[in-house]
This record gives sequence, structure tokens and C-alpha cells, in this order.
Amino acid sequence: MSRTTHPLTIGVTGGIASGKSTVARAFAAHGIPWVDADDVAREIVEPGEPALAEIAAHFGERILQPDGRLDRRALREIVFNDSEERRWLESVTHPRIRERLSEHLDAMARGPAPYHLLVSPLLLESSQHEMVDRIVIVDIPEALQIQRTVERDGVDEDQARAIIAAQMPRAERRKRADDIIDNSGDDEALARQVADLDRRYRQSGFPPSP
Ligand SMILES: CC(C)(COP(=O)(O)OP(=O)(O)OC[C@H]1O[C@@H](n2cnc3c(N)ncnc32)[C@H](O)[C@@H]1O)[C@@H](O)C(=O)NCCC(=O)NCCS
Ligand SMILES: Nc1ncnc2c1ncn2[C@@H]1O[C@H](COP(=O)(O)OP(=O)(O)OP(=O)(O)O)[C@@H](O)[C@H]1O
Repeated sequence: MSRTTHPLTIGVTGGIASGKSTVARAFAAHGIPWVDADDVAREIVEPGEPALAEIAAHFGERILQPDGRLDRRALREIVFNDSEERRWLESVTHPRIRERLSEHLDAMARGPAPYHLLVSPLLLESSQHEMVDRIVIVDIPEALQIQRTVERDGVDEDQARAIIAAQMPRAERRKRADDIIDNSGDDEALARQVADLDRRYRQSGFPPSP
């Protein structure tokens, strides 16, 4: 169900390493709060959380570190090479992620900010898009996406491509956007685009997403 009352929730999405966190920090410079689905996804698999117990029962010891924490690298290597296992993992994590995101969004809606952000790599692939009023895509060419993923995460190109293949194709994502931020330029180019969107979102003189 799309919200119609203010303050607006703006969904920020884009593929791996497109620059969503960088964009969120640029909005924060304008006083705008955000919640990040990747952060929430980490919280719900902390030791003691029921999701971690379910994941360990399914995959076994190989996805746990000696101290009992999730071995994220081991799980990453499994799920991005096996779509069935990825879908199983999502069936355990996504309902819990959605519930916590919803709590964060409600808290931000009660706060003073004129609008707030839900930042998520899987906004369009999951039902999370139902929680936002407008969708902004952070867009970069795939070659740059691979380069930034390899540099930041220390994965090889094949692993970066496997993760990209598990996400919505760029062209399809762009079709779903209300607004697009081109993050193939420098910090200043990004800051200008964010300042422009911030002005528009504050005016709220645009129609809600379909
Ligand atoms: C597989 C896991 C353990 C890998 O952990 P790791 O620390 O290496 O990566 P991290 O969580 O920081 O994610 C990095 C990026 O991978 C991509 N990604 C993560 N999960 C998925 C997925 N299920 N499908 C497609 N892309 C994904 C996103 O672009 C994300 O930003 C982790 O990503 C996970 O638990 N994923 C399932 C939960 C989920 O769907 N999270 C996405 C937010 S809703
Ligand atoms: N305009 C830019 N120029 C150069 N490097 C950039 C730019 N924007 C982001 N980066 C770098 O690219 C990498 C990915 O950016 P960021 O972490 O913001 O992406 P993300 O979409 O949040 O990633 P993920 O969803 O995979 O966590 C980071 O190392 C970041 O410093």
C-alpha cells in the first residue's frame, strides 16, 4: 500500500556499488534521515536472532565463524552461485527485514524531517517498494559497477557479475524510476543532483508514484 500522507518516504535503489550509501550521505547533508536495508539485514542475523538459528540449521556449520557469528563471505559464495538457496535465504530474511524497516519508517515519519529515505538494493525485487511514495534510482554503467564492487569488496569480477545477475537488469530498473541520479561523475556532480532533488521533494509538488 502506497502512503499518501506526508512526510514522504523516498525509496533509493540501484545495483551493488551503484552509490546508494554515498547518495544517502549526500541527502543527510541536507538534514534528511534514512534507513538502510543492508544495515537492517545485518542486524537480523546477529547472534541470538532467530533468523541466524534458522540459517545455521539449513546450511550447517560451514556458514558460521568459530565465535558463532555468521560467516558472510561463506554464505555469499553459496547464495550467489545457487539461486534456489538464495531464494530460501530471502524467504527467511526478507519478512524480518521488512518488519524492521517498517518500524524505522514509522519512527522517521513521526520526526521533524520533511521527507526521509528507504535505501535498499532490492527495493524493486522485493515488496519493499510498497513502502515508498517515490523511487529514485542511483545509476552507473555496469563496467563501473563491477570495477567499484571489486575495489571495495575485494571480490573477483566473476563474483561481482554473479551478484549483478541476481539483481534487476539496469534497463528494467531505469524504467521503474521516478527520478534517476547519474553517479558516474564526481562528488560535486552527485551533490548537485541531490540538491536539486532535495528542493523538489521539499516542495512536494509532484504526483505520487502509480
Ligand atoms: C549473502 C550475504 C550474507 C552476503 O553478505 P556480504 O556482507 O558479503 O554483503 P552485504 O550484505 O553487504 O550485501 C552487499 C550487496 O550484495 C547485494 N545483495 C545482498 N543480498 C542480495 C540478494 N538476496 N539478491 C541480490 N543481491 C543481493 C546487494 O547489492 C547488497 O548491497 C548478505 O548479503 C545477505 O544476508 N543477503 C540476504 C539478505 C538480503 O536480501 N539483503 C539485501 C537487503 S534487502
Ligand atoms: N561518484 C563516485 N566516484 C567514485 N567512487 C564512488 C562514487 N560514488 C561511490 N563511489 C565508491 O563506490 C563504492 C560503492 O559506493 P556505495 O557504497 O555508496 O554504494 P552502494 O550502492 O551503497 O553499495 P552496496 O549496495 O553494494 O552496499 C564505494 O567504494 C564508494 O566510495
